[in-house]
Amino acid sequence: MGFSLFSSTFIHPQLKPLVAQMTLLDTLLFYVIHFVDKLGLWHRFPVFLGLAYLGIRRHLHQRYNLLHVGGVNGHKYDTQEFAYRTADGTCNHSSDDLIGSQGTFFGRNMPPSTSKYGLLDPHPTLVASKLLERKDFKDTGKQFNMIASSWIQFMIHDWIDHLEDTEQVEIRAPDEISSGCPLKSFKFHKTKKLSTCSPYLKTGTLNTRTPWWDGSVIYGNDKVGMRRVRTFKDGKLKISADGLLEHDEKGIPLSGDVRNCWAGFSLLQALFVKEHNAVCDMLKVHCPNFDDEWLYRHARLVTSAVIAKIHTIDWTVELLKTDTLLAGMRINWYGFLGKRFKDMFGHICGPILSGLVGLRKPRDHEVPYSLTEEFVSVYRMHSLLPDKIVLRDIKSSSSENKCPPILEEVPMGEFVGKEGERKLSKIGMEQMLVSMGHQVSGAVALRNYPSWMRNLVAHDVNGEDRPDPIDMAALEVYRDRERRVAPYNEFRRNLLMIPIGKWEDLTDDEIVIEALREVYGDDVEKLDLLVGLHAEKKIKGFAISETAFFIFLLIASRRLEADRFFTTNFNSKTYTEKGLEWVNKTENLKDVIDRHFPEMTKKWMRCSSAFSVWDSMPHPINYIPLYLRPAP
Ligand code: HEM
Repeated sequence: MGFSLFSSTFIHPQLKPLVAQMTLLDTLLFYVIHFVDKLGLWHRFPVFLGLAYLGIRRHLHQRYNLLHVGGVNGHKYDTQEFAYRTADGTCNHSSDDLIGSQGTFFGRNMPPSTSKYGLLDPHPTLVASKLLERKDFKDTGKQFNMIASSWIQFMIHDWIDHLEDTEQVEIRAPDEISSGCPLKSFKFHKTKKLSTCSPYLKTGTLNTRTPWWDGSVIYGNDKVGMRRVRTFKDGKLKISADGLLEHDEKGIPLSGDVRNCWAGFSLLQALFVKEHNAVCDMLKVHCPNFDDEWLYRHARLVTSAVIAKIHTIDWTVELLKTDTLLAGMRINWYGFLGKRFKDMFGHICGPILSGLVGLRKPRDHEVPYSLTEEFVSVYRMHSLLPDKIVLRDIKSSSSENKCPPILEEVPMGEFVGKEGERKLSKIGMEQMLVSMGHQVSGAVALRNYPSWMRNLVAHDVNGEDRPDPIDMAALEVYRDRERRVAPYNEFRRNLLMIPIGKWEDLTDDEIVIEALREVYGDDVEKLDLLVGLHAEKKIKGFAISETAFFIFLLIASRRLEADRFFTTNFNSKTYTEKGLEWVNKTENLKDVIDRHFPEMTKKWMRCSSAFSVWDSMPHPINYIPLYLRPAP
């Protein structure tokens, strides 16, 4: 329904067409957030008001930023019979067995780009060389460590990957910059495009991973992958005697997802295989009569929920380190009334008071669940990766601030793929985990994209090295354009954000502004999304841009609320009482590390979260109740 009464000069002119589509109530709600946006205020609000702003924003995004791509099959099935996570993600949505399964279309948060510029305008290698490539390493202070950056790759490999075409493309760097490019040209596979039944999009792209938060990164994305990793004894997954992943005869790890792996990522896979196996042991003690299949299914449910919980109330809280987001993320899991209330009374109120987890019915806002093309783009965060890994001596007895002395620095490239796996098995799980805990990650900022990734041997789906190295920085720019993801300003408009009018609205950094002008002239509409997200002035405490965050605000909730196993079936009948208790008692990654390495964090970790740099100070005690905390 259109409502034009409010289309006054108050609204940014470029947002008027979007607002004209809204209902009266939503128009009023839009007015509220737009007013706050004009003053740049929401993140300076006291917690309570900040939460109200985010609540309104999320509501509007749920109404106007979820677009389904592809058909619906409408094939019903018996949800009681499938009270477990299937190998390929089928049978989760209660009235359509295929929704959210492997090989379904990526959805959209906005219509595909209407940009008039070509795929090579400006040239992706020019963008990579002038704006992305690392000049000096910028880090996140003590906020985010290498476990945190590996964690997000661990999650990406649980959720998303694009099906590629067999057809290849070659990109050649323009002569004027080719001498400074590690690769003068590189070849890669196009993204596969298939026709859809969607009115606004003729072709779409397929997700080769299961988009549900189902731990497919360790369990696999289909039956073949699932069989590869299982022992078929007591529900357990394969793991080596040294606690790391097992490998096949070629040296490729045996895990749910092995593409573009590196040691930090495979270490987290191994940690959660250990977690899965520990859940199997626990379940077997309490339910000795059940078989391998029963134990596997229940341990998978529990371990996937532990992963989702850690991401929600530990990792994200460290990424967006403000009181408002701490409150918001806890509300998503436990609800406004908090953990103690939910432990005592269960999920008896609605999503706000009792949280998304445990809702009686999944909520998909009438758009079938998928992850989206835009979600992939905002997670392009390879600049989190450093140039080298700093190995620590955990045998040392000297440990100032629980920080072991440095042993050696190893180029990051040596930790990738099979070579990385060999190195990791020599180093061992404990030394690698402590070293990564003490090393800060790179910052998501311009001119901080790892140079070694501009000449990268990427992997096939099966973990084999590809013959042609790629320039990842340039490729990422190309990918967004190829997939018709809106450029930065169009993206912001579609998210009801105020677009930039000049480079100075984006950043205060004069060197960056000069480089932006060199690449894009004065045309802010041309600015690539990836560049804009990396250039944007950050909210204090946020390690990512506000623009990327608004996509997370929508999708982070959706991953929980649309999933039957976090809503209808998040109960003791499906998880078992002991299984649910396991999830409930695990609050963060430190709890998991402590379970498997009881002495490690006591000896080597000073801070509160395993995702911040381990020698940093713990969170200070704050006596003001969270919701009543004042503006930062
Ligand atoms: C050593 C570590 C890593 C390596 C070697 C690596 C390598 C790659 C490669 C080769 C691709 C496919 C490029 C293409 O053909 O389009 C890719 C995609 C991607 N990577 Fe990474 N990556 C690493 C870590 C990370 C991290 C830390 C993140 C953080 C969020 C990340 C996020 C993504 C995303 C979002 C995609 C796009 C997936 C898609 O197109 O569906 N990666 N990565």
